[in-house]
Amino acid sequence: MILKSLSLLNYKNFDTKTFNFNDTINCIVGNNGVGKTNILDAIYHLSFGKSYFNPIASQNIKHDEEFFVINGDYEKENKAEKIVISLKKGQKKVIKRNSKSYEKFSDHIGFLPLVIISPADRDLIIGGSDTRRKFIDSVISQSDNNYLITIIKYNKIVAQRNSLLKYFALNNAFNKDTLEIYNLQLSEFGTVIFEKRKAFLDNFIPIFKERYRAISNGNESVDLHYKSDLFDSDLNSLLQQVINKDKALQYTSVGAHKDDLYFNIDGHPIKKFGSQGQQKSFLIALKLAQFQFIKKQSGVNPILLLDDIFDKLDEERVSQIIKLVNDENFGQIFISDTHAERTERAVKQVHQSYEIFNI
Ligand SMILES: Nc1ncnc2c1ncn2[C@@H]1O[C@H](COP(=O)(O)OP(=O)(O)OP(=O)(O)O)[C@@H](O)[C@H]1O
Repeated sequence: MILKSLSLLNYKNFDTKTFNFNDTINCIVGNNGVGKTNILDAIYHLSFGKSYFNPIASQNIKHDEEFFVINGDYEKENKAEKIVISLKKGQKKVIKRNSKSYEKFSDHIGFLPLVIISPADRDLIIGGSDTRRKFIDSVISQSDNNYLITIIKYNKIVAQRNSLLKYFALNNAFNKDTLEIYNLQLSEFGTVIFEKRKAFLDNFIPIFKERYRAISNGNESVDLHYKSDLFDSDLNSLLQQVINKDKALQYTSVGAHKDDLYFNIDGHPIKKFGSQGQQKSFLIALKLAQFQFIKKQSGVNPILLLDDIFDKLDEERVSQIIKLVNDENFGQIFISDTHAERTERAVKQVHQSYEIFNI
């Protein structure tokens, strides 16, 4: 799958801009703040229908303008595919594939597989557990649309159950039967989510560890553990056990929405004991494993966006990453960097065709 060209209209700092891309490696270089990341974000937008960096859709419209349009012309399985995303202030975002609007955005997810590696990924290490759940969910959803639907349903029921618990507290009331209906639904969807996350991680963790070993040249070992209440017991029993606690807290204290991932380096939490370069290597290994997983599931080479990845890494690690990317037969790659020479030196190692875009 190749993104042949990208046109932006009023997207972030761009008024009108068109890029014709190389099928293999595209390097977007320029000074701080010129819009390199914004170009990668527009490509991300075409795959996921939203920005990776700014979740408030209207803030992606160029200041003082009324709308934005992102147009991507792709080639997928020898067919031309045109994806257009537009947003007008005060209206709903529209995603069109070959001039036809999607009714549900979720139908588009997975059509254009993509993996982004960016400094913002650091949230995966330092942020709350929701960031890590979103990471697992986004990887699984790219190849399993039913999973995404199950997550949406599950989260809706958690919100409804929480509202009910608040209502009980406010009105000094309690209705066991209504609560049990929610418990049963949560249990049904929560178990599906748990089983799918577990199966996914069983496959994912060995790939991740292998990627880290390659990047660090075996200098340190990392680990990733899945933590879930559902390892202890089935969700319905757990919900019944915590009913008094949930009534007091006024929210649902057990379930798949509490799952987390533990990240360790040489047996200690990487958040506290990993250097900046080790943390960055960890995140890149996670994302390269994600790439491999999506590629295997979808049968398509995802687009790879590498935003500012060279910073904080020594030359040896940069060279290992570039080697990994080349050995894996990655598809189309977009790299953003402030140092044109550094980027060119790195991409020259792989002896593939590349194009430099000076912004
Ligand atoms: N809605 C918007 N309208 C206009 N400009 C915007 C909007 N959103 C972001 N920008 C501008 O985009 C620029 C940042 O772009 P971006 O993050 O792509 O830079 P970059 O080239 O990747 O920089 P760096 O090298 O520092 O990472 C900033 O100048 C910011 O003000």
